[in-house]
Amino acid sequence: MDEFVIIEGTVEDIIFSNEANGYTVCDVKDSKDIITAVGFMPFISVGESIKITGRWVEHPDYGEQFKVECYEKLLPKTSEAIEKYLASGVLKGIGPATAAKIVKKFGDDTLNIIGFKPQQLSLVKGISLEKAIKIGQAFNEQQGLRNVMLFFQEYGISPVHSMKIYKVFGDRAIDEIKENPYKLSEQIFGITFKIADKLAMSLGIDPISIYRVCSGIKHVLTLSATNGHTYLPEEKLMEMTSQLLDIEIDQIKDACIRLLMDKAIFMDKGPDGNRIYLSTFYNAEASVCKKLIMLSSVEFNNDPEKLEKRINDIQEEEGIVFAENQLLAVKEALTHGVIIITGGPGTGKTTIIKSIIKLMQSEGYNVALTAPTGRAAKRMTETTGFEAKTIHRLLEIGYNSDNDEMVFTKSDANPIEADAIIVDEMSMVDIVLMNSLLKAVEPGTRLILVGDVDQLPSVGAGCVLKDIIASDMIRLVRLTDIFRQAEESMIVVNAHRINKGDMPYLNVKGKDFFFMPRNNGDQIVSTIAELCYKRLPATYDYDPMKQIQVLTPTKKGPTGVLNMNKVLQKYLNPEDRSKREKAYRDFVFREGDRVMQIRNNYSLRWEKLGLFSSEGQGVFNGDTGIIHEIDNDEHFIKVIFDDDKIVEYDFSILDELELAYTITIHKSQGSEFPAVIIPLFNGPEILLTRNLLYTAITRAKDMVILVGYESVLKLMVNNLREMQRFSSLSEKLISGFTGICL
Ligand SMILES: Nc1ncnc2c1ncn2[C@@H]1O[C@H](COP(=O)(O)OP(=O)(O)OP(=O)(O)O)[C@@H](O)[C@H]1O
Repeated sequence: MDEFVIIEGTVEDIIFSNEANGYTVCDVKDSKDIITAVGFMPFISVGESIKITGRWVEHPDYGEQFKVECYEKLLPKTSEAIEKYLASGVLKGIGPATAAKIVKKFGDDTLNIIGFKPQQLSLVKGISLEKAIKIGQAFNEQQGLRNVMLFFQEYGISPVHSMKIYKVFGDRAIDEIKENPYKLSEQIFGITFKIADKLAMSLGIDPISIYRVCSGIKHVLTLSATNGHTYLPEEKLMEMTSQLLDIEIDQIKDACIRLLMDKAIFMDKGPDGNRIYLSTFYNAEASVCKKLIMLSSVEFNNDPEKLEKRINDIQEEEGIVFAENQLLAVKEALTHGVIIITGGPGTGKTTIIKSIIKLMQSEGYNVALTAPTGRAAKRMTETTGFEAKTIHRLLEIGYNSDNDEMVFTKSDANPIEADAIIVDEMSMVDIVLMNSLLKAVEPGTRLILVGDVDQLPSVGAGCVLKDIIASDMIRLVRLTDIFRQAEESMIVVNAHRINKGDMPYLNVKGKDFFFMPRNNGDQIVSTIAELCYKRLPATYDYDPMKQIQVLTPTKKGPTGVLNMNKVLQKYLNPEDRSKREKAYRDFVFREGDRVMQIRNNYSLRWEKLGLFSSEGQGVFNGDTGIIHEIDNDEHFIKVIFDDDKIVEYDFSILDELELAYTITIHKSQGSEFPAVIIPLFNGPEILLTRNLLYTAITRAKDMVILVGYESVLKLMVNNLREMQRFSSLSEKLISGFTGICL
């Protein structure tokens, strides 16, 4: 049963197909029998003719099967096969009825006509000339895609990625990639440098080729940026690149010079020696620094008596008396061009924001409120009672399809029209976003930056808030008095304790902060599952789909995102005949699942229905929603996001979606949830840090439940280890940087 056999036949039925990796189970009819073929056969359709090479195997449940080692698509030859092929919907615009009419007219010559003389299709009743040309284009694109897939399949590139490659490079894909395979990792989301490098090596690219070394350097810098660095010390960069490419440091220098000349990277000198930046980050730091200096040099005069009176009015309206620093924050916000207000939970940041808005509005000022993520903006709107937009929306984001990049309508040439801009959750703003924002702020507009500097730094590069504070060059007010008291919330008390390095108070009767000790991973997982699907909904009436969020430090391990999501999906949205599914990688998307977008996609279209229907582009990293519909015929998943945006995901971009019953603490920044559950399990010490725990706990509005090892809780409280970020904004501000921007 183990010799190789070649079979030619027609695909009769597709029993299973995983679009992500091309694994397919189908029935194939050869000259005599119908056989079941199993293996890597991406994008085959019913009616297609295929040539498969493989061997017969015996499956314990399904009996004899043909295990495909390699496959080739053949175009169908006979009229009958062609009609079946076209009727399967393989070409957009042709269904069974049109397929029958076309084949009736052109017979065995049909595919020739579609490929080379598509205009003749308009001779068939119901097909206009325009439609005929479109059918021809679709057919030829498919041929191109097929070639690309066959070529890349040999190098282990998945069909989904081949489709993306074809979308970006079109028919030139194979030639361009043969010349410079590193374009793959630089231009295709999901293809890593390692994959591109492996392909390059198989294609015989020289290990010290300029393409390879340049791409290696950029890859090291890009990877460092995802760890928060805006630059790397030259020596470190050389070392890391040499290790990555397995070549000598001397062999890297030429490529470095080439990149400097091309302005892809930039070098400057710091106290730690030469520093190398990707140009984007150098420019961003340089411009942010210059603009902050410019904006903060503006001072505003206020009538002190009038101001005092208005502040008193506001205190009366709110029924509070401002603490000394709160008062200072309100006054300074009116007088300085730029001010930072920082403080932990319950210190009155929101109260101050509200007061500043009222004060400004009473002066007839126009105030814009903004925050870095959709969820943070939504929360700002809810807590202040005034509309807040995401920074992206405030800057009027658009999309440039030519280079697949976002563009902001608001910039230096078209600044934001506001007397004051208040930015909340500043700790989440990275250097690139800060630069985009500042470009659109003109001198004369007050900039009020509010945040908790002890939260995790931004996901993107830089530590903007910390750096600005460290520079001591911008007016800063620290709110230190805690107003939400212990009787009210143990969450706030414990957050401040943890921030100081003290163990939190656990299980105080009648309070909102609980610890459930568990002794192994399985117990932790099953306790959390039970809390989510049974105990919390039954006792506190929480909706597990919306009000309970599990936050974990890790991706892997029993309490990591991947495993927790699989387990929680089983409990919260189990298999059900009425719910359609889509298998993807090693899990399943199911109608009703809670999901999250995991990268910024500026081109993805959305619509909102209802009285104020609208539409637009852009879905962002961290946006969460529910799968409303899965259509396995039309190949899409429809998600309704928490802000009511409806988005259709083609199966080719499913790598942008993840289940979100559990999310990492990093992804939770800026969000708030009624109940937060945090597993405490062993993991890399670099992740089990104090500010990660602090960030997770401060995400909870009403309840925190820690489940697991007390030893891990102790470790986190005491682990002050924060990854050092290489960023030079603070130094630039101190030195009053006036250098060039590229
Ligand atoms: N000066 C004050 N006197 C009395 N109560 C105050 C004062 N300042 C704030 N509060 C109250 O303290 C509570 C916490 O304030 P607020 O929500 O503004 O803090 P916050 O820093 O935004 O907190 P968080 O970051 O947790 O949202 C609120 O109930 C608020 O009304």
